[in-house]
Amino acid sequence: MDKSEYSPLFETKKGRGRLLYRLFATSIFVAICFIWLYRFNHIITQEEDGRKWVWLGLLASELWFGFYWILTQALRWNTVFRQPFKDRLSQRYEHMLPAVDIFVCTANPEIEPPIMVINTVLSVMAYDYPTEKLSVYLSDDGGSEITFYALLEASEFAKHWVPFCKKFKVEPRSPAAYFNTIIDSSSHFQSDTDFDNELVAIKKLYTEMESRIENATKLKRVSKEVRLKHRGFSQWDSYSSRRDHDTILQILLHKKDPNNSKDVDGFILPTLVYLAREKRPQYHHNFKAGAMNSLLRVSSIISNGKVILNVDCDMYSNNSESIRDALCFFMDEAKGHEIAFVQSPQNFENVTKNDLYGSALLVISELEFHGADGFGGPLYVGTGCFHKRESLCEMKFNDDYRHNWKSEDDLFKEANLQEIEEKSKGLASCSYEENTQWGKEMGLKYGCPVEDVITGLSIQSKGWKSVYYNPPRKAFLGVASTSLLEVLIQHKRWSEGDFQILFSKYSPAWYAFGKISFGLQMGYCSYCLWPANCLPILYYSIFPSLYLLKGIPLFPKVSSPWFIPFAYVIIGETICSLLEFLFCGGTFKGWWNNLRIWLYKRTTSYLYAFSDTILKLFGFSNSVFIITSKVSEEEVSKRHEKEIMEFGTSSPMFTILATLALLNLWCFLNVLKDVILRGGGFGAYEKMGLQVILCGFLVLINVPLYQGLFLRKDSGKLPNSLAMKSTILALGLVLSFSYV
Ligand SMILES: O=c1ccn([C@@H]2O[C@H](COP(=O)(O)OP(=O)(O)O[C@H]3O[C@H](CO)[C@@H](O)[C@H](O)[C@H]3O)[C@@H](O)[C@H]2O)c(=O)[nH]1
Ligand SMILES: [Mn+2]
Repeated sequence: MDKSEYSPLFETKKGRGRLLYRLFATSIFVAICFIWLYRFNHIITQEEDGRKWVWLGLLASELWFGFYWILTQALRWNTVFRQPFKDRLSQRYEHMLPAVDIFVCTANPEIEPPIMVINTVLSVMAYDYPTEKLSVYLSDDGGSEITFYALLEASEFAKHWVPFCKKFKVEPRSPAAYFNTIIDSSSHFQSDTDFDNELVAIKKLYTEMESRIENATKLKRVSKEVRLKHRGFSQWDSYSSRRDHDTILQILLHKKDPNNSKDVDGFILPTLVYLAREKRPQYHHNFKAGAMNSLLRVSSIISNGKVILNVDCDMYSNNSESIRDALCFFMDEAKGHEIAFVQSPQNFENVTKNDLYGSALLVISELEFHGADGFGGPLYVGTGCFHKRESLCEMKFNDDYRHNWKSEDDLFKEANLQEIEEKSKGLASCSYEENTQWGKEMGLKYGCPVEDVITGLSIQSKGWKSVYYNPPRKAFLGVASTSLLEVLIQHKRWSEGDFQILFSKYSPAWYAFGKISFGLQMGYCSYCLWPANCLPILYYSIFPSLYLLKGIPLFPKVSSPWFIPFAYVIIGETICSLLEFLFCGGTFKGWWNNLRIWLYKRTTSYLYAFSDTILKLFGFSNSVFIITSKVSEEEVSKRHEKEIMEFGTSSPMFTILATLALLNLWCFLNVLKDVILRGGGFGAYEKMGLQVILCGFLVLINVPLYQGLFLRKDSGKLPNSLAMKSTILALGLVLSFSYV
């Protein structure tokens, strides 16, 4: 090809409004410097008044806020947006597209229902991609017969579903999600009778399958007749428990299997494999990272796809062209060779309009990751991510190396399917990894609750780049938690994992220095330092309000020139965060909800993550992976749809939230009492304007919590005992403070 004619497979555009943003950010920075100056300058006078300690605390908090704010700027400074050209890919490479292996992970049939898991599997089997080049692997850490049974059913249903999707180009290709869209839109009554007939038929097949699977799930066992139908079930004969069993591996569909490889139209189906790796009590299984590494090895002898897509079991494919999108990046002649992975955002199906729990991670997905991309690439977030097998299996980046997409050796020259199955089982055994580099230098990293982030970072530190692709039609849709506690626990795991990375061998603060760009280092640090925010935020939610009660000002009074930088930062950042949120597609109320969750995470999840990490550093604690539930009771779902906050149980996390909320309520009511009784308006508080505003803000944002404590009657409210406990704690704090 002539160089001048070269048309790339993707292009990268700079985000709009960058200059304006940079100017604004610079002005905020200047104001922050003035705030620091104010605190430094006034230490002496405070010493005289005996307020030195609280003042130093504020100084430390503000130094931290300023520093942390600087880190977060890296994710806003240099945003980029990607555009792949799939038509060019087809023109040039349609006949030499690489094999793609898709890994789906599941771990617990109770909180990850098998019917949901197979919907994800079916959605990825139906990608718009040559089926003989597609292999789908389901890793089941639950080792569940029911999940296996569901996959077996799916392998039959796929024979109808895959051709149906391709024939009518339906979207999305998760049957459950697709049938839902059909109910939602009236447009399905087309004159196209062919389509209507097939739709009715396939829907019937699906509903029947669904009820069989749900029955088995309810009964927690598979019937004898079903067990006899497939030899795969015999592998459960030696099964003793989820933590103690042999490797169970079954190739359910394969092009080399003459009896079972084609769909109803006679076309080859994607390869489909079930894997429950061996588990033994004496071996640590390393959670999802362990599952992924077993899949990497097993798939290497079954299909050995050069590109790997990994999705969580609740993340169905919502866009049948995603593989082609990703390949545009990998196969681009000029830049493709340096790209190790293509990450899609985590989007969710069940987020309500005003996103009560901030689960949509809107600003992270729509803004911050684009910022990371501008500095060398986004983080790997464990799902919706395409990898080159070679970079995942620890190959160092080499600028001269070009991937040969063409070579495709037949893995099955000699062996037959059963031999391959037997051989693969060995690769998924517990002892296989002993004295190897797996989990260290090979595959996903072990020992961190966010195996994904640390793995992505180590890949980037080897010189690889990554790409963030956020298509208009979302690539994947998952299930977000529908209760506050679940959200807080999930964030505890994430923030704890990220915090551990900071102290790990791969610390973005020092190890990555000189290996990835400085901007990306800052970006990683801003995530890794999430937990450290707990201390200054707690400080800010307690002391200014308590001092308000005592009538002692901690901020400049409204008429002082020092008030200006405080006001500028507060107003500027509030408006900026609101605009950001709206531009990312959120609503005003969503922004307010997001702010509440922002606060709650800082005072609970991050506090727990912070203390657990410190304990772990001294060897006192071990981190676990608490799997997020993907199901909720009907009542809970109903409240979620109405955007009513779900508490429902007692938890120390809730006690902290309630105590803080009540403490602030008490302080604020005192201000009101003064204002009303003394009748002087807020005049007396002129010198404490900011403290009143801060306290008032904390009361206002906690309204749903007060309702949960005292006003609600449904089962999602906070338990009375908790209300008692936190009231006593809050009053205790206030009283003991008043008398010292
Ligand atoms: O021992 C385990 C534990 C979990 N999983 C699977 O890992 C996935 C993620 O677990 P989930 O409980 O849904 O965690 P989330 O917080 O929703 O997951 C986010 O955070 C994780 C890291 O904490 C990443 O691994 C995920 O990809 C990312 O979506 C699920 O498919 C699980 O089935 C396993 O396969 N084995
Ligand atoms: Mn999940």
